[in-house]
Amino acid sequence: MISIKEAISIVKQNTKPLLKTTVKTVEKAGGYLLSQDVMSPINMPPFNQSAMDGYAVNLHNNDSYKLIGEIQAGDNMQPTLKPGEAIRIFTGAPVPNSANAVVMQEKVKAEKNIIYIEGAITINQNIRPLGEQVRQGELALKEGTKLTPAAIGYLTSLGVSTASVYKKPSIALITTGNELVEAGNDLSYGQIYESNSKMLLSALYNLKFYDINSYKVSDNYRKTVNSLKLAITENDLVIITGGISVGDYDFVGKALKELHVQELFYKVKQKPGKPLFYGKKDDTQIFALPGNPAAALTCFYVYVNIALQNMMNRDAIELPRVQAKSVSHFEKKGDRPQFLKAIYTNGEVEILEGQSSAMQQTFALSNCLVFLDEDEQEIAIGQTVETIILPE
Ligand SMILES: Nc1nc2c(c(=O)[nH]1)N[C@H]1C(S)=C(S)[C@@H](COP(=O)(O)OP(=O)(O)OC[C@H]3O[C@@H](n4cnc5c(N)ncnc54)[C@H](O)[C@@H]3O)O[C@H]1N2
Ligand code: MOO
Repeated sequence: MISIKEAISIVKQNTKPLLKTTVKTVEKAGGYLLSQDVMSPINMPPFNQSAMDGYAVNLHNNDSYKLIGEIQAGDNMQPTLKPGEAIRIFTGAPVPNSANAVVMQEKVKAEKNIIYIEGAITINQNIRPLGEQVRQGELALKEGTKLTPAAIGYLTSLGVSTASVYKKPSIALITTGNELVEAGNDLSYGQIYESNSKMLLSALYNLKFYDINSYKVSDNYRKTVNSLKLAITENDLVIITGGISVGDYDFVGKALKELHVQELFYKVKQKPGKPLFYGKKDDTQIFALPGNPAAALTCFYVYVNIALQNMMNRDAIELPRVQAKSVSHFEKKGDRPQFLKAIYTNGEVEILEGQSSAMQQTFALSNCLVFLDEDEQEIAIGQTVETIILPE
């Protein structure tokens, strides 16, 4: 059995960015990373642009200017202003080349065809010069940039409608167990509703992974081997829940051996989630999570999430950890380090009752996990504890 620290480090060492690429329309590329530099097809702005509603002027040594016309946003005109002439102009409109400042209308007194400017003017004020943001043919965004809403807005402003991005991993979600019934059907004695797949699907969607294939397997060795084989061949990451412990009908470990999956670790000194398996076959990552739902979800957040982020972002990103003051007393049984379901609010954390890895209601109420290390046996009220903030 290895430590949590070792297990995390093994996951980090054995996952690397997927370098497969795809082309997406920019509005569907949110959260992806650019796989190529994007060069700007245009100057941005494409013309000298007014930043204010007011008057474009050709400066001279006097506060009064002769008004010679008007330019609206979208107008296609290039009037010539002589020194001492002004033209009414609006935000976003093209500033004539002969103008060398725009004065906001609040600083102008207009009378028929003459305007009077109050206060000093600096040259080029309120003009966004052509190509100020980026010049045609220059680098707009470099390879590796994450496409945030702002980045998508920026690319679209340059007229870029598609982008080459790194693919996200395709993910297999496999649940195992004869006792599992899909919600919506009646339960017979001995059966329970299958919930791990929906729980993990939702966690994956929240982390913006959408290429997910679900497989259901009964406790049958041959069927387990066949399903795992297919899932491993067709996906970049395989997440299995259940069947990884030591019972006579826990076939996942044996099936992974038959399929020559390289074991990177099996069993971590932690609670919940002790019988966690991590391995790889060729370029496919494989996690077999314990079937108990709270153990499966904890392992997903602590380990699988690192692999996912690494496959996408090139950095091993763990969930954020903060120090919080406990408002609960908690006593640990046994010596395994423990992830405790809890509620974090404004620097304080409440550790919930019902920490067994089968207790889904407790997890449903939680927004964080308090980490209690091996050498700590209890948490006192008022004690500062390490708290892992969970994604929504
Ligand atoms: N003799 C031992 N028995 C067990 C040990 C051990 O060390 N020695 N470890 C226990 C721990 S800790 C865990 S965690 C579980 C993990 O077992 P498996 O990964 O083999 O999971 P299953 O036995 O298949 O299921 C456990 C539990 O979870 C329920 N389950 C499974 N899949 C789902 C699902 N998709 N949706 C909802 N619930 C699910 C299943 O019905 C069981 O109740 O092993 C202990 N045993
Ligand atoms: O390690 Mo298990 O996950 O306690 O139920």
